[in-house]
Amino acid sequence: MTHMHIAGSIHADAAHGGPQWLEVPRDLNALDPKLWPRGTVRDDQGRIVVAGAPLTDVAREHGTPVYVIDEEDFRSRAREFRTAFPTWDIYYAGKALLTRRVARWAAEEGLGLDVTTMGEMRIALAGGMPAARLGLHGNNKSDEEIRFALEQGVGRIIVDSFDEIARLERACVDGGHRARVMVRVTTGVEAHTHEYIATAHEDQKFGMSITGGQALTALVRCHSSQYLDLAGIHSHIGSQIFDTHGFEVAIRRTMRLASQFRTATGVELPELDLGGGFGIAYTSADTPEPTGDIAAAFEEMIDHECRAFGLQRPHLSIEPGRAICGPAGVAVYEVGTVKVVDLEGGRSRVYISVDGGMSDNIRPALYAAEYSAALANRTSDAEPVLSRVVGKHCEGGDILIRDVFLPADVTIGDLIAVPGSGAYARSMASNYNQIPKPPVVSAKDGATSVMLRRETLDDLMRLDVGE
Ligand SMILES: Cc1ncc(COP(=O)(O)O)c(C=O)c1O
Ligand SMILES: N[C@@H](CCCC[NH3+])C(=O)O
Repeated sequence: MTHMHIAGSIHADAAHGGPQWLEVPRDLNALDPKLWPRGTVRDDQGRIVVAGAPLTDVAREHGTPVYVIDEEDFRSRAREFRTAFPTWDIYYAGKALLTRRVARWAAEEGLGLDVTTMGEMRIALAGGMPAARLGLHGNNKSDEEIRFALEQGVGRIIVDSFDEIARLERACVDGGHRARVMVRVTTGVEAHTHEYIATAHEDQKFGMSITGGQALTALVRCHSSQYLDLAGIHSHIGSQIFDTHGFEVAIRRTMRLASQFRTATGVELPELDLGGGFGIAYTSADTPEPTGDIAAAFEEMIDHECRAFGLQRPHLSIEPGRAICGPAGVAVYEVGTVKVVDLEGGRSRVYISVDGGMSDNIRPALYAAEYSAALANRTSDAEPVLSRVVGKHCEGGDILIRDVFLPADVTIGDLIAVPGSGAYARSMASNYNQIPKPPVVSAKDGATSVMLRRETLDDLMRLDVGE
């Protein structure tokens, strides 16, 4: 979408995502290709069509709100990682979006899966992902989760604390298992992203500190254990990152740690995992780097640090989640009410209430995450007006899109489509205000198929077992 900067552009509230100029799009009917699943178009009736499926038909068949995942888009992004990082292992981060079908797609595209809980392990395995291609994360894995992972033969367990190392060893003794482990470290990198999704600085719950020495101690501890096979170091610096500089620092610090480990033990670590975090475009202002460029930069950094520390190149892996499923997903809502609120200076804002909200996408409320939106059931030549897309929850902060220009004639019954909704929306959904969670359907060649059905009020009523 091309933008022009016009007088009267709204200066978004600095408290919500930092100062920025919101630009009025020249053409509200145009679909910026970097935001939508590949091949998304408007048909001759003006309807948005994802993977050959008009969103009006999706809404009619499955109701709203609904999450639509373009299967081929997901697969193509998975393949892109495979191609860009041919010698690396790619673990799709299931926390972003996981269903059995999604696990199958990942498996078929040659990916592994990063899982964090019993639930994620069970879904991944049920979807056909081989246990050997699972990596189990978590800063507080339960004994049950550890035991299950060992029994299933999960490929690697990423240990996050000394308590967990001891607990894992006990589980190995009890069950007669060995475990392949990586040590999750904090590199002290200040990743340029929202503080809640940055995970490499020292003062937070994940990992063991390189600076504080715990990371090296944990590596040596795992290396000397008779029950654990130490694969290497794991670093995840955060999520929705555009700038590779943070990764560069993380690579340098993890390689230095690997060299310290060699000095301490005489052994080189065979593997290094750099986690996920690759950012996607949520609005036209976002500019993610092509996967191939990221891969080239990573390769160069790894080569450089291997030379600097005289280390052999380790076997490498990454864990992209959002970058694979995020752009493949579109959320579709129906408009229920439209309200105009007068602002200072003679301006006004249109509040468009849709039939979902913070229960199906908490990201705007949690991280001040920004999204874009388009009218999905028709085109419009009405003038662009500053709009706020809000949900139906009993909460003033139930805002899906804080500032977006939409046509002035948006009205009850229209469909609003929100691109970039494949990751961390449905997977972080809640039942706030007793709202059943929306379904997730996959779309391919014009056909849609439910992979996660809509929750019903009966589902919620059945949970309530008291008087
Ligand atoms: C350990 C780990 N790996 C991978 C990911 C996936 O991150 P993203 O979806 O940003 O690629 C996460 C989430 O941030 C994570 O915690
Ligand atoms: N859930 C976050 C990303 C971090 C989760 C993974 N550790 C988001 O929506 O952006």
